Amino acid sequence: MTPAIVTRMRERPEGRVARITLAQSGPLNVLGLGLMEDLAAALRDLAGDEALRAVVLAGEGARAFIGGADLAELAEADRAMAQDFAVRLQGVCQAIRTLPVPVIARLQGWTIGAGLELACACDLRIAASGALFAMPELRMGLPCVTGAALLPGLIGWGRTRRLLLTGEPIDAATALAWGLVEEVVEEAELERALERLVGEILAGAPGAVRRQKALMRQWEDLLPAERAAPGLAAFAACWDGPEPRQRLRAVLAGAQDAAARVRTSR
Ligand SMILES: C/C=C/C(=O)SCCNC(=O)CCNC(=O)[C@H](O)C(C)(C)COP(=O)(O)OP(=O)(O)OC[C@H]1O[C@@H](n2cnc3c(N)ncnc32)[C@H](O)[C@@H]1OP(=O)(O)O
Repeated sequence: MTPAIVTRMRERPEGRVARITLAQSGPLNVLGLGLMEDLAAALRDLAGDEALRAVVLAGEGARAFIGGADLAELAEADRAMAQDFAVRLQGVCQAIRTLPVPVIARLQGWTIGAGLELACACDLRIAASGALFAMPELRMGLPCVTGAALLPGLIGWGRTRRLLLTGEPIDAATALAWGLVEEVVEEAELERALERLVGEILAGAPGAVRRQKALMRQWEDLLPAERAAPGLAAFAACWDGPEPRQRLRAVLAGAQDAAARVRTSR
């Protein structure tokens, strides 16, 4: 039987990239308690890896990133088990958000319900042109209560209400236009586009990228008026290490291979 979670490490010249593939039994990678426990453990293992630069979160196969919560499991749940489900889902969303390095969701086929909540917790979302998205929880008698709270920050309150209240699926082009995903490419181009995106992240100075991710999470969690203080502190703290001076001097020296140059790997 395929293990539920496979983590593969790849060493690129600029640093280490992990890829977590979710593979619940069945073609749609549905999210049950066991898969969430395994995902939480995989994220915990990665959190302490100082050499890690980025993580890709993917679903096994082309039919789905995640086809939502495991409905067979939830149909038999009592109050305590349902609460456990919601707490674990919130836990993995937070583990993705608090992982020190950027996490990119690779979206192909269906991304539904709890799967879309996980995708919202990622830093970036890249989708194949045939991808489809839906939040049909209300049709199952369930409100969306965890990662869905991140939706208004991505797509605004009106579109969040539309997704949640209607349960109607949207296609990849609509998801891109709404800001639910940041990039859509043809299916055959997905791996190449993902590589390019990872490459652009790896061009950033490692310490600064980690600092930026943490800061953006704080910004999301704070009220607008509270956002300035941690930004000012993070900017000052950068100067405790060598990154800004090294990179700035390289740019000023006109070094052709300086990673800090504004350039594109396309
Ligand atoms: C708190 C969070 C809550 C939520 O996440 S609520 C949302 C839960 N998810 C859903 O409501 C999606 C339900 N699934 C579907 O609507 C359809 O599937 C799809 C549109 C995603 C895909 O349709 P198609 O390509 O025709 O596949 P297929 O034949 O329906 O499914 C293949 C096998 O997968 C099982 N399955 C599908 N989704 C789930 C699920 N979410 N939980 C458990 N099993 C699921 C099916 O029953 C079937 O199984 P078999 O091959 O044995 O007939």
